[in-house]
Parts: sequence; structure tokens; C-alpha cells
Amino acid sequence: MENLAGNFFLVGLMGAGKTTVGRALARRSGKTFYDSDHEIERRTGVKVATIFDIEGETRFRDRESAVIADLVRLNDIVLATGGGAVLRPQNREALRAHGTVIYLRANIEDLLARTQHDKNRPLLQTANPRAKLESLFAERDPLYREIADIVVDTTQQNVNLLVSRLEQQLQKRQRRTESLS
Ligand SMILES: Nc1ncnc2c1ncn2[C@@H]1O[C@H](COP(=O)(O)OP(=O)(O)OP(=O)(O)O)[C@@H](O)[C@H]1O
Ligand SMILES: O=C(O)C1=C[C@@H](O)[C@@H](O)[C@H](O)C1
Ligand SMILES: [Mg+2]
Repeated sequence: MENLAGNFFLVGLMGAGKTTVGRALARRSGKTFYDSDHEIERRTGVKVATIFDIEGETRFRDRESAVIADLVRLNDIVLATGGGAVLRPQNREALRAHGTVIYLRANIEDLLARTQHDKNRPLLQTANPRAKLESLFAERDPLYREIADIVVDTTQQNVNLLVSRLEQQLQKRQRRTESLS
């Protein structure tokens, strides 16, 4: 595969596949993989859900912003962001300024199916996760789109196929940019 330059930042809702696709994309493009949720857990020594429980969402968002500000300054990384990383304007600016932003878009059915067995997402520990995902989608879809260079519809796409297609798209973009410079 021809070398892909720069950083790739994955955004999207819980269950969109940011961690899974990000890890595979990093492996195939020879970049270093980071996940902002995992980095927060590494720094604090506890799970995201525990931070929500003890400190609340606002303090979690502070931690998330600090991690994103640090990670976007690295080179040649693939970063899977947390689902709510786009909520703060400073995070959106940081992501847009330092790499190619990829929005993994999925429908509510897929998001529900992909998150239903995992108890690690505090925002979905509610009586009606479907309604919660619907309201998060309505609130965030415009924010993901606002900063996305590429939007990928993940419906009915297995991860390997999705990553191959994404690589092709990134290569095409790179060739276009090179031919303009
Ligand atoms: N395109 C896909 N098709 C089928 N299953 C998928 C796809 N992408 C991801 N999955 C599965 O969905 C689940 C959630 O994926 P993942 O943890 O990567 O989502 P995420 O976007 O990182 O979520 P979060 O924001 O909560 O961290 C995983 O079990 C993964 O294997
Ligand atoms: O969508 C969200 O707001 C979240 C998604 C996860 O990645 C975690 O960052 C956390 O559970 C919050
Ligand atoms: Mg993830």
C-alpha cells in the first residue's frame, strides 16, 4: 500500500466502530493507534464508567479535552475519539486542525445491536437505550458532519471491507492533494 500521510481521527456515536476500525486502519497504514477513552483510563487508572460515577460527566469532558489536546499534537497516529468528543468547540477545532477527520456513521439499529452487550457505556445504562441513542444522534450528527473530511456509512459493511474502502478513499484524497501542490 502506498504511504498515507498525516493523522486520522475517527468520530461517531457509541458503537459506530471507531475503536475497531481505528485499530485496523492503524495496523494497515503503519501508524500508531490511540483511543481517547483508553488514554483517559490509562492516566486515571479507572474505567470511564467509574469517572462518570464519581466525578460526573463534566469532569470527564475536562479529562477528555486534555487528552485530545495532547494526542492531536503527535504525528502519524490514528485516534479513535470518544463518542462525545465533538461536543466541545475546542475539541472540534483541535481535531480539524491536526488531521483528517473520518465520521463513521451508523443507523440506530446497528448502534443498538453493537452496544447492547457492553455495560461500559454509562450514557446507555438507561431504561431506553434506543431513545437515548436517537437523541444523541439528533444532537451530534450535525457536529460530526461539521468537522468531517470523510463520512463513511458503516451499515452492512464488515470491518475488513470497510477499512479497505476507507484506505482507498484516503489514498485518492492524498493523490488529489499532491497533484494540487
Ligand atoms: N462495521 C461493523 N460491522 C459490524 N460490527 C461492527 C462494525 N464496527 C464495529 N462493530 C462492532 O461493534 C462493537 C462496537 O464497536 P467499537 O467499540 O469499535 O465502537 P466505538 O465507536 O469505539 O464505541 P465507543 O464510542 O463507545 O467507544 C464491537 O463489538 C465491534 O466489533
Ligand atoms: O458518547 C459519549 O458521550 C461517550 C462515548 C464513549 O466513547 C465514552 O467516551 C463515554 O462513555 C461517553
Ligand atoms: Mg471506542
